[in-house]
Amino acid sequence: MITLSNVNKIYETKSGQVKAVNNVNLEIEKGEIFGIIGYSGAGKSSLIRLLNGLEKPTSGEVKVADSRIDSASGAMLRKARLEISMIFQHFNLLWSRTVRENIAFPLEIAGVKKVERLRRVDELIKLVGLEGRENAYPSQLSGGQKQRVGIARALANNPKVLLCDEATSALDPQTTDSILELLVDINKRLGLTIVLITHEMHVIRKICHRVAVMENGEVVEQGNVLDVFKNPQKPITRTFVKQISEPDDTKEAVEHLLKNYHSGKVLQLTFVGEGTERPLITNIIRNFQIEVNILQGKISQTQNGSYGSLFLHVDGKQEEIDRTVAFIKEQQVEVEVLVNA
Ligand SMILES: Nc1ncnc2c1ncn2[C@@H]1O[C@H](COP(=O)(O)OP(=O)(O)OP(=O)(O)O)[C@@H](O)[C@H]1O
Repeated sequence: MITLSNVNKIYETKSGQVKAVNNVNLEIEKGEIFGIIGYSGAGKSSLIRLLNGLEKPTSGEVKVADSRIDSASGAMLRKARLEISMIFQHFNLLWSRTVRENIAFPLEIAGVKKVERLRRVDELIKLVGLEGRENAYPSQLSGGQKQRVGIARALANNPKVLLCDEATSALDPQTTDSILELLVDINKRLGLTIVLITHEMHVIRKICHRVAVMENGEVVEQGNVLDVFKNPQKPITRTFVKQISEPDDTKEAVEHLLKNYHSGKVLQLTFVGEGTERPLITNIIRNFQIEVNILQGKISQTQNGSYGSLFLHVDGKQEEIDRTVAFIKEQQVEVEVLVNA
């Protein structure tokens, strides 16, 4: 659905050239939810502007839904852009129009007749769960409801691709989750291809099938979300993965343990996919002569399966601990000996 080949974007500024996008190659499949994660300044917004034709690449090819966005202009570009819609961090609604009128706006521009417009708006209001709020103005809506209007408006003309620019960054965690669930629902129901940019790994974890990690304009790593979580290659990716795999207080808990336990080892177990469902701890306690303390644990769901980590303190004879570690590895669970207590 989307192909970027050797894409570069260089901005000429007073203080010299800024290479915002550096030789990016991406292939995004139809019906996929694809996440692009990076810190501020990594080049995500520049990349998304190349996808909807708001910017032209300095070099390289950008193809979306069979149209060459990089070389199209005028009527060709306008036609190509009908297939691409976008939602924004700050919603970009028309404040003097009601919910219904905001959603109808792109249909008016596309010249859709009034009867058809009304029918389509009703359908979209149901799709995004805004029944009862049709006549409210944006200022009367919560952040989540505003984003639902943004989503309905973006879907009005049946695009093939939805671009999400930090679409949940202005929302609280609970509202974020409800909007992310709506995006998954829409992706499944309509087979819509979704590309989202974010700096939050939680967003990637919750809804994306694949992810690309951007740093200094480059895609430094990309792959299936679960594979990237399981085996992050680059330091920046490991930092992002830690955002969701390690609870904030893990470091303190490990330090506390070190102070209080004078023998044994601290193990970090990483479960991916099926491993999360097996009764591993029960088997360890039954089969080995060691003491086990569960220190911290967190299991999260991704679109490709579950992912989680568990911190254990184990104590007993060295030989028995070694056998336990070997047993854990045999169960396809990754184990790292963090600290020799
Ligand atoms: N129109 C522009 N003119 C000059 N430099 C720009 C322009 N837009 C972006 N840049 C520069 O390009 C680099 C990448 O910026 P970009 O906004 O794409 O990153 P980002 O990952 O989206 O970060 P943020 O989330 O802060 O927007 C930065 O160094 C930025 O200063």
